[in-house]
Amino acid sequence: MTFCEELYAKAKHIWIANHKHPFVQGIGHGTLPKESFRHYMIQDYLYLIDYAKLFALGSVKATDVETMGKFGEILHSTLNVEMDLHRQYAKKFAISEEELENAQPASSTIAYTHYMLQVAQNGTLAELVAALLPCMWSYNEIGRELAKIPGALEHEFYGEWVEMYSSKEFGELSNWLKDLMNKLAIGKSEEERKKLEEIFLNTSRFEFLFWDMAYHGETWPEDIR
Ligand SMILES: Cc1ncc(CO)c(N)n1
Repeated sequence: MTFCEELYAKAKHIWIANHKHPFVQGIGHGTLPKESFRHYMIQDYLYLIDYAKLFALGSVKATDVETMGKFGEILHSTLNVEMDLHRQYAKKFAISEEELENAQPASSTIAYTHYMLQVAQNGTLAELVAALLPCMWSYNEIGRELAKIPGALEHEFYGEWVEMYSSKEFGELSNWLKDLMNKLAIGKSEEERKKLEEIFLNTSRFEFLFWDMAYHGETWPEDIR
């Protein structure tokens, strides 16, 4: 069993819950209320700004030029391809640049991004990759699952989202990260592997909280905003 297969087996119950989440199912079946998606887009844009920094930190922590370059490539595509999807959606959902810039991250957005940044800044490269992996891998898996639903790829609002995350390019980046995780786990002690597993489980859980935050339109309570 590869290390990624071990991680997957440990996190399976969380990943199943993520797939079944009404937000995810709502994207695939085109039934998600637009208001929830609008909220998600704003929060995800804020999320991606911090998330992209993990790739920059990956370049810093890499020990060979090839890995440095690949992290640089993913940093570029996150900022210029993935976030372009969000900027396009912002136009479609009448989210102004001003609204995007002034948006406050919800508590679960902060908890998620700051957890990842903490691991990335203070941990090893393997720990950084363990934190990132559920994001890329689970989005690709969700994208590919949803793409099988008739009409999902053609949906007037959610089709482009499904297309992005089920794309060959996104799948290749996710596979590269899985291979890197497998390589980095070789020769690690039992204790270190346990730590990687804990990080992987935590960011898998944060994925769930993020779907939930988006679905319920969670923000800070009004009187303490
Ligand atoms: C919350 C979240 N996780 C993962 C991805 C994939 O990049 C994303 N855009 N947002």
